[in-house]
This record gives sequence, C-alpha cells and structure tokens, in this order.
Amino acid sequence: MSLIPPSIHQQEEQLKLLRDSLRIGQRSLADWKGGRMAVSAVPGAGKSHSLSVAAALAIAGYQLHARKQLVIVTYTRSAASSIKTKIRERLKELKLPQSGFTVQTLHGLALQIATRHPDLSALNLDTSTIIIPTPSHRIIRACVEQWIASTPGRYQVLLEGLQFDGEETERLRRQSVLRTEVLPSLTYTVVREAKSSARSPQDVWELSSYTQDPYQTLAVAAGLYEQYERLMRSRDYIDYDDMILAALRVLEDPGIRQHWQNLVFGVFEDEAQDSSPLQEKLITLLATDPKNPHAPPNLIRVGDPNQAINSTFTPADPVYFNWFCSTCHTEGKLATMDQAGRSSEIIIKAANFVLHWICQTWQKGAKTRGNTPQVSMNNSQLPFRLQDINLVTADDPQPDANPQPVGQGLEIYTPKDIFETVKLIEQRVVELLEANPKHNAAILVRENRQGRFLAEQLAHLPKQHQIRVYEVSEVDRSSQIPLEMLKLLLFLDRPHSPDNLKAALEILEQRGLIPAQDLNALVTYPEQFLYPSPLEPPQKPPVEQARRYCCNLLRSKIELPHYYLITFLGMTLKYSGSELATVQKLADRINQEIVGNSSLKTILAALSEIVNSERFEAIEEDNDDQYTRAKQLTIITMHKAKGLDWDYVFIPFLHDDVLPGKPWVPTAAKFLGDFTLAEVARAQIRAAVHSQYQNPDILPRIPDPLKAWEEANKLKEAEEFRLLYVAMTRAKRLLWMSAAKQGPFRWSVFRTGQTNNLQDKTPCRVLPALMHRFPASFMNYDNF
Ligand SMILES: Nc1ncnc2c1ncn2[C@@H]1O[C@H](COP(=O)(O)OP(=O)(O)OP(=O)(O)O)[C@@H](O)[C@H]1O
Repeated sequence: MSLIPPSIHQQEEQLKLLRDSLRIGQRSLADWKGGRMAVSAVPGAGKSHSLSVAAALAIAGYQLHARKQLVIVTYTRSAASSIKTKIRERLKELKLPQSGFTVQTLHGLALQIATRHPDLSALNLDTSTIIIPTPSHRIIRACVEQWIASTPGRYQVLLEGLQFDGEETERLRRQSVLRTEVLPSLTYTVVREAKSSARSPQDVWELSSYTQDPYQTLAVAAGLYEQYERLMRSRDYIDYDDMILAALRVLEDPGIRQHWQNLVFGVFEDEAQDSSPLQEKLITLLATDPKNPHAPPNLIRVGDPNQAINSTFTPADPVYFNWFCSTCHTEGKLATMDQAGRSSEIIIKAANFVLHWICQTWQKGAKTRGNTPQVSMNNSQLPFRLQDINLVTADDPQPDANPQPVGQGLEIYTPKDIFETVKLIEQRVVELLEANPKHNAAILVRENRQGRFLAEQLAHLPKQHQIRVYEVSEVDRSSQIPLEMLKLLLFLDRPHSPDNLKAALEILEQRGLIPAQDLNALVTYPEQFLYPSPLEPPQKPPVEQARRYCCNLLRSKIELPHYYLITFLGMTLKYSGSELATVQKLADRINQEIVGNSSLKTILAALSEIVNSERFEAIEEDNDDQYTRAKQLTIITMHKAKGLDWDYVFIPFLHDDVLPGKPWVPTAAKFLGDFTLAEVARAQIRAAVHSQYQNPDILPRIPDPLKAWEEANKLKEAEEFRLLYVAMTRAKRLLWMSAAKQGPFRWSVFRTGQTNNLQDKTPCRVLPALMHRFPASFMNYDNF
C-alpha cells in the first residue's frame, strides 16, 4: 500500500486528535518533552494503550527513523508483540512509515547489543548455550558438590546445625537434605539475587564480613556463586543476567556506547515495577544523550507498584520503581494514571478498600511490634502505594467503560466445603455464559493443585453446556515433561543413587501417585528401601506404596524395548490430554535422534541435551487470546492472570493459610534452625543493595539471620496481598469470592478422593473486612 503523506496541517490535526483521545492522566505521557519521567498507574488505567499513543506521537513529533529510534521495553514477548501492533496501528492512522521504533523484551535488547560485539561482550551464541538454572538443574547440583568438596569446614558447620549427636542415619539424612534441597536452593536464589544487582561473588564475600551469622550464610553463598560462575564459563553456558551483563560490558567502550546512544532517541519501559537494578542501569545508559551525558536521560518508566508480584521469587523489586517515582516527584516529573474503565464501580471500590485496609492493619501491626511510633512508617515500607483507582468520566473514549455490574457486582460466599464451592461456581458460570455467550469467565487460583482440582470437577461442562474449560497450568506442566522424563530415566539407569531415587520419588509425589512423606528417610539406603530383606521390620503403608511404584518402574527397564520407555513412563505418570501429546512428541524426537543406536545411554544423552539447552516446546504455545475466549471458563493462577481481564472472575479457596500463608520451613531442614538459608541470604543481600543504592558511601547494614527471615516473611506477606489485589482487579462485571468453611489440610497433599478428610478453615482476613464494609455482597444461599 502506498502512503500519501498528509500535509503538515493535516498531520498536526491528527496528532492533536490522538492526544485528545487520552484521559487526563494519560496525557502527561503524550505531552512528554524529553528527560526523565515516572508514570505510576492503577490497574486497568490503560498503560499499554497510552504508551503506544505516546510512542506514535514521539515518533511523529521528533521525526524518528531507523537510525534514531524510540526503544520500547517490556518484560514478556506477548506484551512486546501487543504493543508493537498498537504502535503500528497508530502510525498507520497518522500515515507515517512503520519505522523509528523498536519494541523489545529487555533481554532481547541486551542480546542484540551483546551479539553485535562478540569480542567485547565475550558472548557468542554459536558456541554458548542459554540455560535457566533452576535448583534442580544439573549445573546447580554440580556446583553444590564442588563447593562441598572444596569447603569441608563450612559444610561441617551446616551438617551439625543447631545440635548433633553424631548418629550415622541422621548424618546421612542431613547430607541428603543439604545436597539436594538446602544448598541448591541457596545457590539458585543467591546467584539470581546478587547477579541481577550487579554484585559479583567477590562482592558477596565482602558483604559476609558485615554479618553476625553462625552459619556465615553469605560466605557459603559467595562460595557457591563462585563455583557457579566457574562451571558456567567452563561449559560455555550463559544465563539471562549474563545477557545484560554482556551488554553492559560492551557499553563500557566509549566509542560503542556513543554509537548505541546515538541510535536510541529514548526508552519507554512498561511494567517498570518488575525491573532489577541491572536492567535499570542498561536502559538508563541507552537513554542518555552522548553529547550531554550528565543531563537526565530520555526515559519514561511506566508501572504499577501495587501489581509487583514477582519480588519474592525473582530479583524484581518494586522498591526501585518507587524510588524512581520519588526522584521524579521531587523534579516535578511524576505523573499518575488513576482512572480506569475496566471494572464496575463496586469492584473498584472493593479493590480500593482492600488496599487501604491492608495498609492500615500493617501499620497497626508495626506499632505493636514496636517499630513505631518514634519512626513513622514511610510509604515504601507499606505493601501498597497509596493510590486509589478512580472511575473514568462520562465522556471517556473507552467503549462501555466502568460497565454495569452483573448480580451484586461483588459477591462473597462461604460454602460448606470445597466441593460445594465448585457447585456454586458451576451454577453461576452456566447461568451467566448461557445468557451472555459473548462474555468470558475465569477462576483464579493461588496454587496449581487447586486449578487441577477444579478442572477435574468441572470436566463435564463442555459436553453438558458447551462451555469450554481451559486449565492454563496444564500448559506449564507440559514444559516440565522432558525434565521429568530425564529424572525417571536416570533412576532406571542407576536406581541405587540416592539422588536419582529421590528425584523419581519427588515426581511421583508431585503427581499425586504416592502419599506425601519424608523422602529423605527413604533414600538414605536405596537398596534397603527398594529390596528390604525379610529380617527388616515391615514398611509403613505409604513407604510400601512408594516402593511398589519404584519397583514397577524398574521392571519396565527389563521388560520393554528402550524406544518405548518414554511413552510408557508418560502413561505410568497418568499424564493427560496435551501432556500425553507432548510426551509422544518428545519420544518421537528422541527416537529419530538415536535411530540405529537405541540404548538407555543414548536416550539419556539425547534427552539431557534437550533439557539442558531447553530446545523443546510443549504442545500448545502460550498466546494471550487463548485465555480470554468468549464462552470459555479459564482456570488460571493469580500470577498468570496479571495483564488479563474477564467479564466474570471467581476467586475461591481464599483461606488464611494459603493467602497470605504462614512462614514455612521444611521439616527436613529444621536442624538448621527456624529459617531457610535461601531466604535469609536473599534478605541480607537485598538489605545491603538497598542501603548501597541509596548511599554508596555508607557501610552496608545487614540483618542477622532471624531478623532477615522476619523481613523476608513480611515481604512475602505484602506480596501475597498484592497478588489478591491483582486478582480482584481482573474482573469487569462480577467479582465472586469465597472461603469454604472446610478445605484440605494442605493443597499440596490433597487427593480428590479424600472427601471425608477436610478440615475447618479460617478465611483470608480480608474477607470478613470486605463483608463488613459491603454487607450486600455477603450472599446467603440455600445449601445443596
Ligand atoms: N484513552 C483510552 N481510550 C480508549 N480505550 C482506552 C483508553 N485507555 C485505556 N483504554 C482501554 O482500557 C483497557 C485497559 O487497558 P490496558 O490493558 O492497557 O490497561 P493496563 O493499565 O495495562 O491494565 P493492567 O495493568 O490492570 O493489566 C483496554 O481495553 C484499553 O483499550
């Protein structure tokens, strides 16, 4: 299609129209005249919508082109592609060429810079493999082994824990717990936390000298981190932080830095509450004017600190965005987008109420703990930034903004138990989606196990009512399949290795095939567990069940042809639907690779290669539209629901032990004390980074383990409440919440058949407060 350029006058008119299509709060983005700016937005404020309009206006206004571009950075590929489409549409409306901008994920941008200069970045994708080192990744396991071998003294201190009488079985049990759980999790957490804050192993060593800690957790952490870096280099592996570090290394060269800074006119960042200090450093550097390096960068950061829900399991930390907002505030460069048209008025009121209620309770709690009144709690210590969501005005351009509520708009139920909960949801979903087939609905859950339970209980909906049920976590589980298969095959290959046996038992337990139990006790003497002699006391029923499962697996190695093993294991694990399809795809792929040379060893080698290089995609790719189809009931975790919305949102199982939950130390690791080393180390590193970020000249103040554990738990609790807030703000017309009077002791060990094994449950503390404030939302109904 040829573009006829509009006259200057026409274009100015169009630009004005586009700007005026934004709400008051959104216009500050469109009116940006360069420099630094923070935009703090509420849920549903139209962050990506206004970012795309502001980008088109900047491209037109500053006449940007392929050699002077606006860079828009997001955190997920699906967000990047949706913003890209929106900007393209705007440019088309303005009859402007589709250039002058690029939308990238932060890691994509870093990789582009790093690979363009392999000599400086020391990163070559032809030879390196990108990995995501989870605690069970073999690289993490290997560095734990090497650390133990090289630091026997520190390992011994950990083994002895709080006290130890030297008993052999207990020693073996502790060794297993340290080697397979505590130290891998410490390595994983510390590497990500330190690396994403630009701290090297040496920096962590130095921090360890500022702590009072009997285990010297940070010194252990620094040693593990050192081993990790060494092993990664020796195997030519890179992780996601390496990409950003490599880009930063490239930009240290003044000539190359200027080249990139000349190419980049400015940077717009979306979801800025999820940024880490390393990421902030990269975008700030790129947004700086090379001719005027001390002037503020051309940088707009848009985010919602109240939707920061990744900070307790990734290095993302909303505190940095909050600080950025404060800096911009003092410069008069902070804008707020506080109007949202997504939800009905009652839903918005409920979300605002929850935010304030939690902050007030938080402050009261701090007072009773003695943290105030001398020092009043500042806003960055509260779980939420105190910003209300406001309704849009009557002339708002969004179609059907703040729609009329359905039913009460906010409905709160207290069913007898979790089974009655499902019946109530089913009744409501059928009635609503049959009456409004263009609408959609979702059930948001805190844990995958709850999602699975709901999907099982609602499996008949498609047939009986032509309502599609889409359980999203099923897709996530499918991506775990190659690793699960590898672990089971490693067990078949070497069943007498305690590690292999434990990994296999963990999978069986997670899949609900054997009862939950202390696996460390079973794997201490694999032979004794697998083939007990008649002289030994009889095994308890859960142990016996686990043994039978393992022995059946082992028999398959002798009885089946090797090429059939993966398919067989998939069926043994009772995989279903898309999972089985994924297993078959995996089996076909491996059989192709080992054709003519089929043995357990060759299968293992091919599978390890796939797992370690992550070159395998599960059947059914992620696509945001899939989650929100009309006449569909989506079952999805609260985390994954971020960024999406539905007409009717159901949030069941709101119990206090799940949300916000309680501090938890695995029983097996209690010999170390009432805390976990990984969380202690994370809180200690964070405290040091925060204090150095604010004032690099002062000595870091690092809390002792118990204080660090307390801080980690406060952060976790705050994040759980933000997660609830994110979940509530996904609803457009009906927000349905419930806490059953009875539920499972713990979802992780719940089996659907155990109907008579439910316990009394305390509702999440927010629910009684909500019912008190909105009495009409409390639904009385006849029990089934
Ligand atoms: N000025 C506007 N004119 C028309 N529609 C708008 C405007 N602002 C926002 N919207 C619409 O509001 C809806 C919500 O916008 P968007 O998804 O960008 O919100 P968000 O801020 O990213 O929400 P959240 O952070 O809660 O996921 C979208 O359908 C968007 O098109």
